[in-house]
Amino acid sequence: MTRTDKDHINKRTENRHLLRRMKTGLTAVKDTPYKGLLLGAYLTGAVLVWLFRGHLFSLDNYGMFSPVLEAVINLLLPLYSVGGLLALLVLLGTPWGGREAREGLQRVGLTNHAGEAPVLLSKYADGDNPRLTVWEFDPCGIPLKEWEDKRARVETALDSIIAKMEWGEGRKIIRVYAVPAASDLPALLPWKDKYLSPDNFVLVLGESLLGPVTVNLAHIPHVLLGGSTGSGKSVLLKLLLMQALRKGAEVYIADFKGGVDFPKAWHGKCHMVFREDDLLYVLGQLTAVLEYRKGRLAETGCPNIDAYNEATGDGLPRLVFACDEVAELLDRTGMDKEQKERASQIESKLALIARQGRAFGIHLILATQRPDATIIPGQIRNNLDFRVCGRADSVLSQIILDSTAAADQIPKDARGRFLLHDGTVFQGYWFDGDGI
Ligand SMILES: Nc1ncnc2c1ncn2[C@@H]1O[C@H](COP(=O)(O)OP(=O)(O)OP(=O)(O)O)[C@@H](O)[C@H]1O
Repeated sequence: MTRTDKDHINKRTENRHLLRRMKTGLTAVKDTPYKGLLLGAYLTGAVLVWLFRGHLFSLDNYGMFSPVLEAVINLLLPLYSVGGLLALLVLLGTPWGGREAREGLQRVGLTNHAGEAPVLLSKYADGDNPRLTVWEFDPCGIPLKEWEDKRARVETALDSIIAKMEWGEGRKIIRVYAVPAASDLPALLPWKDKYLSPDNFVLVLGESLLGPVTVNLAHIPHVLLGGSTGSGKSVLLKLLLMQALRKGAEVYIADFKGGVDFPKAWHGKCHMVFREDDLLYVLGQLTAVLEYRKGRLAETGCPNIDAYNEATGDGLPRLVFACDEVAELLDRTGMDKEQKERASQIESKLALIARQGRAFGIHLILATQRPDATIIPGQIRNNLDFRVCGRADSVLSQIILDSTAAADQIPKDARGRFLLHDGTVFQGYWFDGDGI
């Protein structure tokens, strides 16, 4: 597309938005007080010209033509005032930085099929979180999914870090919540006990620009954590398990590194599994508990473990099974026949828990750093709905989040920085793993 084409398209779109800007003009003034002054000065000037028109245009000097001239001026001046006022309203409706934002978005390729970039309608500080600036765009037909896919590019165009993007006004506008690029999440957020959520069964992961990031296992029962080595998965896993323990859950940890990742304090409080034979036994027990609970819930007519506990007072605990490298359990490469048989039994038990665990309070938190799509089978992966990915290459990001977003958005040197399946970037709380 040539520059003239683009100019032409931009002009057309600007005209289309003229009316809209006029409508939004007065609301856009809220973030640009200098425009209010401009409006006041214009109106005062127009009134003064009207009042002193006789002196300004020296009508008496034109003899017999004076009445005609006066009639013409009386007609033209109001027209001029109204026209000028309309022009001013249009100007007021163009938020500060609107042109730069649009050109930036065009440069990074966020355009519709006709080559039009979104139009900034207004920009203001968020009422709930003043750190955030809200940019309201007419998306020009570009769906939110495309904004999400091009999030890193939109950030470049707006010179900001985006916290959230959403539809507004019945999908007529897109709101982008962002902070200036210079401000970012802190690199270290030490865990404090006061962050523990009082709600059942809510676990806290860290902080995003929008506030704390949490997962409620009662609603989203299983978690998949991804990230390349050193991204902070183990720290996040321990953070979640520590909270699960404090909330009364029984925790089962498969750790084939001989317990190095989990200090001694954990061994007394969790069921540690160091060998694959033991793992099959433990998973067998968990699936047996699942079947038992299924029967109890059916007998009592309760839809889930919380309702059952409330109705019976039994106080069945939630059970959490965690593994720091799930690929170690499922990768058949180099296995003999017997080992393959064991791996497929492990896989089918994990799949059963993934499919049915939610109602019965049995949860999986599985982590991986292996960028190999075939290792976590679909029937397990598709049921791990809460997906978190740290620093990763595009293949691993695709496996965890179904997009390359983590590779695009998490800096290469970031530790404890994660991206959630819904696009939220957060800094995980730093938890040293000792204080459980
Ligand atoms: N939330 C965090 N905040 C700050 N730094 C962190 C955080 N989490 C981890 N780190 C840093 O990153 C290092 C690696 O963390 P961690 O062992 O959890 O990574 P990993 O992804 O599990 O790596 P591996 O797969 O090799 O075990 C930690 O020693 C710590 O220095």
